[in-house]
Amino acid sequence: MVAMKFPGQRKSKHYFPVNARDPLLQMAQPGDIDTAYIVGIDQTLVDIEASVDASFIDRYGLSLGHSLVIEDDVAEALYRELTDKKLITHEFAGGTIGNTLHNYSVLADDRSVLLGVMCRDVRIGSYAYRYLCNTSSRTDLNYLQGVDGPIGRCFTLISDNGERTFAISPGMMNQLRPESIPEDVIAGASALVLTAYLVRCKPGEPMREATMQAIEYAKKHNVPVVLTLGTRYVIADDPQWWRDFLRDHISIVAMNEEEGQALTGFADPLAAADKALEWVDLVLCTAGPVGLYMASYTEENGKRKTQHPLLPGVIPEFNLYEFSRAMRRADCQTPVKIYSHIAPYMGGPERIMNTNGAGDGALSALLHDIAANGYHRTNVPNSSKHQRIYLTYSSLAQVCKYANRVSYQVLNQHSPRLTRGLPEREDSLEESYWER
Ligand SMILES: Nc1ncnc2c1ncn2[C@@H]1O[C@H](COP(=O)(O)OP(=O)(O)OP(=O)(O)O)[C@@H](O)[C@H]1O
Ligand SMILES: O=c1[nH]cnc2c1ncn2[C@@H]1O[C@H](CO)[C@@H](O)[C@H]1O
Repeated sequence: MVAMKFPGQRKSKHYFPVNARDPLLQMAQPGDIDTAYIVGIDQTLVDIEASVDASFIDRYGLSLGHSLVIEDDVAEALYRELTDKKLITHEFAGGTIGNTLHNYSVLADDRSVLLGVMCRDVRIGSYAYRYLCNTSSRTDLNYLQGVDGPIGRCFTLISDNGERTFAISPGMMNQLRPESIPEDVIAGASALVLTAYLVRCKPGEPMREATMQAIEYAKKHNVPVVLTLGTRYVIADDPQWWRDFLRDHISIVAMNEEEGQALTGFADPLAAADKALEWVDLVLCTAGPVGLYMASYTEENGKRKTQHPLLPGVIPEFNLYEFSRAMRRADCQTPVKIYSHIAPYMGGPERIMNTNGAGDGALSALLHDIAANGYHRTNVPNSSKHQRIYLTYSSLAQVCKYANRVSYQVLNQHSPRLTRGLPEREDSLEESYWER
């Protein structure tokens, strides 16, 4: 068994001394090493990207910046117009969670498990075929449920101003049944990852029940459930329903500042992240050119002061304890809230290819840190790192740094799926940070 790649070998300034390699981990025999992985559910989709003008969005009854589900006849007309006018520029495997798991597997060089549907008979060259070809070989697709019909298509329509509108032609993507959720796979995972899009299906489609089944297994086995919020419109449809959903089922929420506002009413990403801590244990809130915020809990006795300058915000000096590791509130005796922020890596790319998936990239970095913690805990249970039950391997400040680095990598390429991991020479994120 090969050991998973740890999230950056951040030797310098790594708050928790992992100098050299963990000697206990080195002593373990190869066969002894238990692996850690992430499991997720997605609507299996290919992204069909095209550049269109504003009238196109109107003509098909779409709404700018929104992700809307369209009927088959609309999808056929839309697809025909895109093909006739040769407007399609790219076709990729997509889906928020598919992207996130793929990126996790590329970063960790380790296993993730994708649950969803796949055509039982895959024709070479079909969309299903392309989906499979464009997914990391480290993403385990053995648990997909076969269907007799097409996977979904996500028309990703880019307007002149760079705004992106999704039109979803669902095909069979919502046909995942509760029986297709393997309890043992959920039980053994470091986290279960879901998207708000999963509950958006027609009456009679089983995806929502399948999702609830997975949540039930995760709760039973104490596996943290992670939710990424999709787009602000999905949340704005019924914010109170989502707040209750978070409170009842979710440990970790990932959102951008618009989704954060729809959820909490606060436009300020720090205020939104703070508010969301009422319902969940850990928040990742990306904020485009402002960078990203994280918020969580830690044990009062174990909190660690930052060595970075203290930052102003709606919560003054909010980053005071950002060198602490995140914990679930229920695992703290005396919980204290911790917050961190980071500006875009190196100020952001010189030229942004495409912001599609930058937020999902940040989430895959967070998942990598969480899985690394699970991996370390199983293999070195007596390590001082596990005297308390932490959620993350690294401090909040380090996770922010890593998440931001991965977003930058996604912004620098066209597809939301990473084609390769971070450069090997990034032994220390610190150095590469200032090299430019
Ligand atoms: N214009 C920008 N300049 C610099 N960095 C950016 C810019 N836009 C995004 N980023 C970086 O990418 C991260 C995520 O971006 P953003 O908040 O746009 O995600 P998102 O809206 O969730 O994206 P998606 O939904 O497509 O995954 C930010 O935290 C930041 O690090
Ligand atoms: O309804 C949906 N379900 C699942 N994924 C979606 C949906 N709409 C858009 N995306 C996905 O979001 C990614 C960028 O974050 C895109 O790759 C797109 O496939």
